[in-house]
Amino acid sequence: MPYFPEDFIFGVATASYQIEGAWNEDGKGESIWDRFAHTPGNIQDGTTGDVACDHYHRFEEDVALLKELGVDAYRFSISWPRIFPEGRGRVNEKGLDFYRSLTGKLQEAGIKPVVTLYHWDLPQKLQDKGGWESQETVEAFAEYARFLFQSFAKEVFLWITHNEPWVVSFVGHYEGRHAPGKRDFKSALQVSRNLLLSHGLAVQAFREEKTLGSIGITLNLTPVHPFSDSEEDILAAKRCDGYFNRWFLDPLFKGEFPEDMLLWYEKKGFALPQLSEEEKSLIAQPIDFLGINYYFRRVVGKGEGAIFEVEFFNPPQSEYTDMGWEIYPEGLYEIVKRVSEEYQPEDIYITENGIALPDQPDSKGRINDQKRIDYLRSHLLALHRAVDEGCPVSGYFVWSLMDNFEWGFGLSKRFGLVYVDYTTLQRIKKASFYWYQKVVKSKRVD
Ligand SMILES: CO[C@H](O)c1c[n+]2c([nH]1)[C@H](O)[C@@H](O)[C@H](O)[C@H]2CO
Repeated sequence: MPYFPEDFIFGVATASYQIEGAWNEDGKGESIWDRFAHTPGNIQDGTTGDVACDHYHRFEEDVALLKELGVDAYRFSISWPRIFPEGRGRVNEKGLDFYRSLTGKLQEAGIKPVVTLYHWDLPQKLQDKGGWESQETVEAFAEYARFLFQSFAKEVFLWITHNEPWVVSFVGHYEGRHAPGKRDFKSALQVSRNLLLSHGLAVQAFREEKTLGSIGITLNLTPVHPFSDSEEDILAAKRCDGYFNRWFLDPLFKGEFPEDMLLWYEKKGFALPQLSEEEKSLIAQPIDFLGINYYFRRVVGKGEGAIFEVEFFNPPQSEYTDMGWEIYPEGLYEIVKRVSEEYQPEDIYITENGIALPDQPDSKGRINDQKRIDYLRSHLLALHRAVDEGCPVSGYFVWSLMDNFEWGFGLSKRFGLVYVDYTTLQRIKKASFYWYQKVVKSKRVD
């Protein structure tokens, strides 16, 4: 029976725009996700995060759920425009008070706060001046980070500068499915560079402020497998690995963008200006941990057209989630092993892993999400194998504590251990809540 180390951290994760609601209350400024979700056609089910789980007003009830779940830590993000409504300058004290109350309740419950500084809800005022394409946003982020390090100097266990810079760069600025909804590959490359620079400035500020806790960044990483062993499919998989994984791993741990990708982009007409030596060392300065969000792998082959000339495959023998993602627990073992060996991070936390299912209460109001229990069990067993083989993994966070606003899919995708009835905002603990409660308590997966 696999036991995790006694000091292994089990937690759950959420994000501000996805759970808080109160989108324009108590002085909060507009975010790019408020604007994006309010723009007709952007959200599949036509919903918004205006109310979401109404966590802003119900956080005490939610902390009680966390306490009942028994987690060691709780990962949440701070809404930048709730602190700085214009992005920088004037502080919104009521916004700061909310997070002070939340961290205070967590500490009373004996739960370690894990804070994501940026989980996609950029102040709209900064977007109006170029957003992440602009140096001003890089500087504003450093100020925002430093202010939070000063305001929460002792309370936070882990600080995560950015959640998934790949998604911010390429889904938000190339695919256009996320805010701000741009479809411009050159912009996406510029954004990825600025996100890394802003990460470096925030780490620098963290060290200068001598803030307690640890600091890192969270990347979404996916093993990429060639559809066949043909040379062109293997090359396609290498290109995808560069696009999805090495584009951020290399600068953060090796101080350089991957050469093969720079050449490929240049060949396609997207030359990225070289990083200066100073920028390289700023981006690659040591961090205390790497956060990994893992959900699925990708299977690719040579394709026509588009920038990457790849085609994605869905292996017919696999099972898939409500998001259409392949269930592939082995991929968590693979990515942890690969990152540990190739990039040697100080420490690793799995900052997200979870599954969307079409959960609905039965006639007795219960939700038997056995498929989620099976998913979490299989991924924890895969993770345990990597830990057993010496990979430096110190914690695991389920996405998510509760059902919430799933970006372009709105409220239609449910990832929670807790069901949310969006008409009454009632929380209903699913079967997986009780299963995970046992895992957290025993540190054992059975
Ligand atoms: C492609 O999967 C990504 O790694 C990923 C999946 N997820 C994420 N990133 C985000 O960090 C969360 O805000 C999402 O709610 C969550 C579920 O979709």
